[in-house]
Formats: sequence, structure tokens, C-alpha cells
Amino acid sequence: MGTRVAVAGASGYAGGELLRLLAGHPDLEITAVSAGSSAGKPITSIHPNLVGHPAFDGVNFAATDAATLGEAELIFMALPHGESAKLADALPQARIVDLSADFRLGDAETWHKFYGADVAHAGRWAYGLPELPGAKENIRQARTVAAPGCYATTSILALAPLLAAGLAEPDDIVIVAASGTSGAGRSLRTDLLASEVMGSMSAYKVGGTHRHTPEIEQALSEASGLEVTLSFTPTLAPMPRGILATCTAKLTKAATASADPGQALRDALGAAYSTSPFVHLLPDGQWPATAAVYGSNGAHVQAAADLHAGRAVVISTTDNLGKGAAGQAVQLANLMLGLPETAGLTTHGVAP
Ligand SMILES: NC(=O)C1=CN([C@@H]2O[C@H](COP(=O)(O)OP(=O)(O)OC[C@H]3O[C@@H](n4cnc5c(N)ncnc54)[C@H](OP(=O)(O)O)[C@@H]3O)[C@@H](O)[C@H]2O)C=CC1
Ligand SMILES: CC(=O)N[C@@H](CCC(=O)OP(=O)(O)O)C(=O)O
Repeated sequence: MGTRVAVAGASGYAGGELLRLLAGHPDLEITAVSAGSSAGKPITSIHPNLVGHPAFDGVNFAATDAATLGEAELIFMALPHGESAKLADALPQARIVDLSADFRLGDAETWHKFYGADVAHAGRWAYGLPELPGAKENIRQARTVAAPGCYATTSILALAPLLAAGLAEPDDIVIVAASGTSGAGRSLRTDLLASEVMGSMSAYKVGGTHRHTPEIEQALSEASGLEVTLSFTPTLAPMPRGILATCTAKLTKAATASADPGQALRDALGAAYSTSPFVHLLPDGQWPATAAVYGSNGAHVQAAADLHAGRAVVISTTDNLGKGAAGQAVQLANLMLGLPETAGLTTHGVAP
């Protein structure tokens, strides 16, 4: 018998990926699987990839309420923004890993600017990016943890080591990131129809309006002790999964003065992730590609110095449903429960 866990929002993309990972986890036992409008439907009718497991075969999604979920020792919430905060109020004792944005931002004014003036600010939980300095200890001790957004995870992993090492200017950072369509959730939207998305890349939330902008700024500022401001632009790519973030930042004087600025950037990334089981600096000259982390909890990073423009260029990639969502949530649960950090997870993507 493993530790009893529940998944709320299990009929969605992130929740479905959580079920897939939990089905193969050696130390966790799935005891409740809940949905919203899909409650009462067979789990495998929405996730046919999960056929062949006793927790799913012939089992229907339960309704999402505290009574159903409260039996679990740890609850994963893969619910839309706003719904997590409501449910968490009804589960004051439970260990929770929340995949929504409800508990990520500390500043109420910033919250209202990006999530709406009339959307209550629920407050802040431990921020669940274990690779940030000091984060693992906070996560291990926390009852409730907020898993970061997918773009946020991918971008923060690329930039935090450069800022901490004094190689990048904190007020001159530009991020342009492409995401696969599952990042938008399993919703019926006309802009996500196959015929709208296939064969086309498009930008959205342009002009600093995407809600991950303040999340990335908050995490990078706290990790570096500097006041970070940046420009973030998301784009949608015609693929089901994956994020590729292109992050550039003005090189500091210290960086340009070093004998080999490109190597200095690589050294900072290499040192930051030398013991990480999931975040990998690629060999020199090799550049991240979404396919290499597909289906995994891995993140790949690589950097170069563009001395002509005086900028650091860091590329990073994750699977938005892996290290960007469900994989990271399992990694967080492992830490909170005192299990090996890597239990039930792989860093190796499905290829080709
Ligand atoms: N997709 C991604 O790459 C990432 C997602 N996240 C976050 O994870 C969370 C889930 O995202 P995702 O899986 O993409 O979203 P989906 O839209 O695919 O799934 C949402 C889930 O929430 C359920 N749900 C919706 N409304 C309610 C409600 N009122 N009460 C109870 N359950 C409800 C849905 O049930 P039903 O369909 O049965 O109504 C479904 O199970 C979101 O907060 C998202 O921001 C974070 C990182 C990455
Ligand atoms: C492609 C796409 O639409 N992606 C989502 C990001 C999903 C995610 O990680 O973010 P949250 O948990 O903060 O919602 C978006 O841009 O809203």
C-alpha cells in the first residue's frame, strides 16, 4: 500500500497526465479521481491510454468535492483558476499540490491586474520549482505547494542561474516562447480547432499581458535578489505538447569582460543544474528541441553569447504537461512526502 493520493480535475489534460504518471508510481496509490462536467463518465472513455489499470478500468470520474477527495493523504488539483482556491478552503488539513495559478502570486495588486479586478486573491503558497536555490527545503516542509505555470517553469530555469551569477541585466530581458496546444487545456475553443492550428504558428497575449509575466518576474527577482522586469510573448505552435522558450538578456559588463562570455553563461547553467536529475545543460553546440523532452519530466537548456548585440541567448525546453505541469507536480509530491525526488518520473523523452 502506497501513500493515498487523489486527483481533482482528472478529466483534463494535466489531470490525465497525472493519472498516467501515478499509475506507474511505485509509492503512491490512487484513491480518488474526480472531474467537473465529466463526473459519472468512465475514466477510460476520456483517457483511453489508461486502459489496463485497476484504478481506472470500469471506474467513473467522481464529483469534485471535499468528501470525495478528503480521504487522500495528498491531493493534486488540476482545476481551472479560481476552482482550486474554493476547494482548498474546504480541505484545511490536506496536503495539496495545486497546478493552477491561484496560489502563485504574492502581490494582490498584480494578481488583480492579470487575473481580473473581481477575482479574489487567494494568497500565496510555497512556490514549487524545486531547482530554484533553497526551494527544495521549503517544499519538503510545506503542506500546500503551488506548482508553477508551464511557460514560467521553462523560462525561469533558463534565466535564474545567469541572473544569480551576475551575467545578465535584470531590466533588459526578452522571452518569446512557443507552446503546444495542450497548454490551453482540453476545452472547446474555435481558435484551437485543428484546421485553425495545423500548419500555422500564431502569437497571443502580446504586449506584456500574459499572466506568466509577473510570475516569472516574481520568481527571478526572489532568486537573484534583483528587481527583474521583462517582456514575455507567448506563441502557439502546431504540436500537441512542448514548450521552447527563447530568452535573451543584455550581458552585464562582468559577462562581456570575461575571457569567453559564452562559456561563462554555460558554466553558470552547468553549475546550477550539476546535481539536478531533471534539468540538463546540453553539450556545447547542441540546442534544445521539444521532441527530446516529450512525455518526460526533463528540461533542456543551452546558451550562447551574442557579442554583436551584447546579449545572452538561452534556449530552454520542457514538455508543458511534464515538467510544465503533471511531472513537476509528482516531483513536488515526492519531496513533500519524503520519497525519492525521481520516483515515478523519467527525464528521458519519447523519441523520435
Ligand atoms: N495544460 C497545461 O499545459 C498546464 C496546465 N496548468 C494548469 O492546470 C490546471 C488544469 O489545466 P488543464 O488540464 O490544461 O485544463 P483542462 O481544461 O484540460 O482540464 C480542467 C479540469 O478541471 C475540471 N473542471 C473545470 N471546471 C470545474 C469546476 N467548476 N469544478 C470542478 N472541476 C472542474 C474539468 O472537468 P470537466 O472537463 O469534466 O468539466 C477538467 O477535469 C489549470 O489551472 C491550468 O492552468 C498548469 C501548467 C500547464
Ligand atoms: C498554449 C496555452 O494557451 N497555454 C496556456 C498556459 C498554460 C499554463 O501553464 O498556465 P497556467 O497554469 O498559468 O494556466 C496559456 O497561455 O494560457
